[in-house]
Amino acid sequence: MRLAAQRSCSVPSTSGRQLAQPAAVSAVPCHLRARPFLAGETPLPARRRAVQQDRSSVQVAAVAAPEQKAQTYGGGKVVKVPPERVRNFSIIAHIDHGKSTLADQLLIKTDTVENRDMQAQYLDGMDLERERGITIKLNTARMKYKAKDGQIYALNLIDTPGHVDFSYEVSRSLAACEGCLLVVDASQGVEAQTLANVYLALDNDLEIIPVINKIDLPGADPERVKREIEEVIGLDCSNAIMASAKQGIGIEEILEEVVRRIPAPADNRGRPSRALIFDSYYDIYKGVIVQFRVMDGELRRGDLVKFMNTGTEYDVLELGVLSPKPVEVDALYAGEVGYLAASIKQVADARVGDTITLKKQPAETALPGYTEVQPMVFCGLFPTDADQYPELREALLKLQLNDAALRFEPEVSSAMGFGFRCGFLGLLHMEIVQERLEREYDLDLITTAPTVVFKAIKNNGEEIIVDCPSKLPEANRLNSISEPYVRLEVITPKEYVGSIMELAQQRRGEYVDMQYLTETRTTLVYKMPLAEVVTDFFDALKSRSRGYASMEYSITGYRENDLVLLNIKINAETVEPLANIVHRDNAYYVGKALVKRLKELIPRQQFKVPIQAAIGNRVVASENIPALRKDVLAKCYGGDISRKKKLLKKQAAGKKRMKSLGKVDVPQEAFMAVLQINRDGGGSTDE
Ligand SMILES: Nc1nc2c(ncn2[C@@H]2O[C@H](COP(=O)(O)OP(=O)(O)OP(=O)(O)O)[C@@H](O)[C@H]2O)c(=O)[nH]1
Repeated sequence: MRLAAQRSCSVPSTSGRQLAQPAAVSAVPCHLRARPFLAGETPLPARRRAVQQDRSSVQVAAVAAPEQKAQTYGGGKVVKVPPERVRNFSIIAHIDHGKSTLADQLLIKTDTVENRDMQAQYLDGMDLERERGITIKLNTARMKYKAKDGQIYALNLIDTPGHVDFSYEVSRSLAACEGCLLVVDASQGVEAQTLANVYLALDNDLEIIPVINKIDLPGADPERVKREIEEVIGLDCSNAIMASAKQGIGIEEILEEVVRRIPAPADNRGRPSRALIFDSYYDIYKGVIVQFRVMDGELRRGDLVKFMNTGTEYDVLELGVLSPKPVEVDALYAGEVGYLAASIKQVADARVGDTITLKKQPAETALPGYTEVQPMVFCGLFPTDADQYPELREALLKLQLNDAALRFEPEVSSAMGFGFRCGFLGLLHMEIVQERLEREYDLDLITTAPTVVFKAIKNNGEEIIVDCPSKLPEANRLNSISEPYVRLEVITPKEYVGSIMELAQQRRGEYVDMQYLTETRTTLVYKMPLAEVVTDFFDALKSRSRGYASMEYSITGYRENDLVLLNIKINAETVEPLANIVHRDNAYYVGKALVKRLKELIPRQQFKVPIQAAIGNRVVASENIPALRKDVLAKCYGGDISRKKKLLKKQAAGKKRMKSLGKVDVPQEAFMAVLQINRDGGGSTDE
């Protein structure tokens, strides 16, 4: 099968293709789930107190440790301090509440980055992060801070992403910290992601310092937001910090509170060395760069280290801290955060969540790693130029090193050629990976429509994981199909409740609960199929609430539903990459909207092209793309009707032959049409 114009594919496609089977995917790991916050609220404040009490004892022990003389590295930028003067913290917030801007201010205030070198969102190193104004990857920075008590402290800041797709990055960075700043926008208040992140912080027993940001905005109401945090989260806000990251207000206060309230790491220097890998990235000169937090003992340059889960051994060639640029050091002690390079070529040798120990004096047990994240949305990625297949494989391998949630398996399609079936956490994650592949690796790709992972039971009882509609067994061999369900929580101003409830019902949502969060805002809880949430639900929610509603979801399990395979035929041939699994009640609407959209997207050909949506052999919707025709009568002067008829008949015969031989170029947008139909109309739409 030939690939047609750039970023498009040709049909007809032939049957009998074999698609590779990606790993089975079930539910999302528990660390990604926001625990229900509507259940009796008292446990939260109670838990906080318990955590704080635990903390005080750790702090006393750490302060009692012997004082060391401060040494400096890297032109005085990196200061070496004893564990009691180390603070590891993170910033958590709902998306856009100002984490990255605040991180910038902390870097400036501590002179970690010179003002002249500063560019907005300094820690968001990727171009993509800056352009989109979002944090995708977690980033770290070690800062030197002279506190009001006259002591010099080493503050390790781990910046985290805010979008729901990237919450696994948040949970990883929190595991490396003792405390966090909870940033809440003074004009918006507590949002869905604020809550989800607070629960992650509580799960990790972190000290939480509330920061009310953006107090400079005319619509800011810090007192209301303080009350909201106290009522909803149960966090004492009497000494919450009032800040404006944009105008640099409250920054020193934040640094002082970090020093005062966040506990120092426990002094485990005497134990056998163990360090937890929380991130890694690939450097073309140095190989895999591993970022870790030393939990016990110490790591030194030149040490022979062992990765406990993979069993591989390496000499540490470079050891350092990110400040935020790499600065080499000779040793890192328990409680410190840093990186190492050891000419690690194998991506698989330095897995996130693995424990590093010393070969000569190994620890007995590995540290508990991270729960493996499970991708929830799958799509096919194919190079437009078949020769780029090996490069695509290489690029995916490298991206996977930085991105624990990315999965891929080879996929072969007769319409699209060789490519990969890839798994993502959500649509934003999918878009980011695709864009990174195209930008950073100069690849030209075709992406097929995203789908969630269904489970099918065959008549003989065999269960099949369906992450691609073409894997669904034929209807007569199929007993049942189940789809993943989520518990969806939406926080919205009261006035949009009606419209959002209507939207949720259109998306097959089942009402669970509604509660007044505050006087003006409401929490709605629904059970909903994941397939309805991951498409464009978020966009629809934003447009219905004028951007004021926020959402958060967690997978609850699988549920059997009356689902059918909706095939799309173009020019009488089934185009497998366009197939969809939909609810039977929606099949007619989805089919109708999809063929209508495809008619707009597929360019006209020399012959008439029928587009049909079908369930099995039953066509549920159809459209025709009219043929481009030459005016064959142009040269036929005079009124001889039989001559005209003859010419038109000849043209029609030619078109017919062309149709049987011809190929239709399907542009890239057509594969994404299924995402757009939900916006435009149909059974599961928000129209
Ligand atoms: N007026 C005002 N705007 C702010 C303040 N802090 C941040 N902003 C703006 O809010 C927007 C979002 O800020 P970011 O720092 O990118 O937010 P974020 O929480 O890091 O976002 P993600 O990384 O995507 O989660 C930007 O346009 C900032 O300029 C503030 O104190 N006052």
